[in-house]
Amino acid sequence: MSIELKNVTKKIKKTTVLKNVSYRFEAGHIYGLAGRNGSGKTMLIRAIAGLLIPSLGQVIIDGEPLHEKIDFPPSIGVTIENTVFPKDLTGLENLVALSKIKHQATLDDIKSAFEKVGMAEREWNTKVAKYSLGMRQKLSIAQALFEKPKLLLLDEPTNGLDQESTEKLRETLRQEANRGTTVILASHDKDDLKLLSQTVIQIDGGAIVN
Ligand SMILES: Nc1ncnc2c1ncn2[C@@H]1O[C@H](COP(=O)(O)OP(=O)(O)OP(=O)(O)O)[C@@H](O)[C@H]1O
Repeated sequence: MSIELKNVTKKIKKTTVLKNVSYRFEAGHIYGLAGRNGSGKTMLIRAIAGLLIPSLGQVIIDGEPLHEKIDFPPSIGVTIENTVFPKDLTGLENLVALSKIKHQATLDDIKSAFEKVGMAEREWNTKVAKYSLGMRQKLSIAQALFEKPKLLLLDEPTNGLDQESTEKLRETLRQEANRGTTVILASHDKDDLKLLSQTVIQIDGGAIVN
């Protein structure tokens, strides 16, 4: 999926959180968004996800302008901030419930997503109430992956993951990109940017500065 931002500006009250951002993201490529706290990485992800309407400019997904022809990218997996999962359900039950909304994913797709993030069967069969930070993070990424999206937007994906899980996730994201998915991740982790991202986009003050 290709994404083009044309002069995207977003003002919230008096703050300009995105400042004249123009960029073209190509299919099958991994992009890392870097920048200090509050620089605008999450806002950029939200704009691409269709969750934020620009004050000026356009986000164009495979040639279709967001908020004009389409409201959201048609095939998207996203993790933003703390996704809330009902705690009395297991990880598996949560994704099964979500899969009933679009009817696109099978039980095998869901299990495969858990495997891709390194979650064991006994973990996906545990209630979310008992999840550690890392397990919640893996569930959130499995949720982004299970419908095999053509666009993956991930905010701090390796946050809270141990070294082995981090490496497993990076390998998964490389494979997703190899099958044509556009991967855009915001990260403070040097290795996410250096080892995983094929292009690093530096954000400062709501603008792309490289
Ligand atoms: N609801 C809001 N109303 C007004 N300004 C906001 C709102 N949410 C965030 N901001 C501001 O938008 C700017 C960009 O925030 P954003 O969350 O995109 O930063 P970030 O680069 O993702 O930071 P971090 O590395 O801490 O996650 C910040 O100045 C922040 O204070």
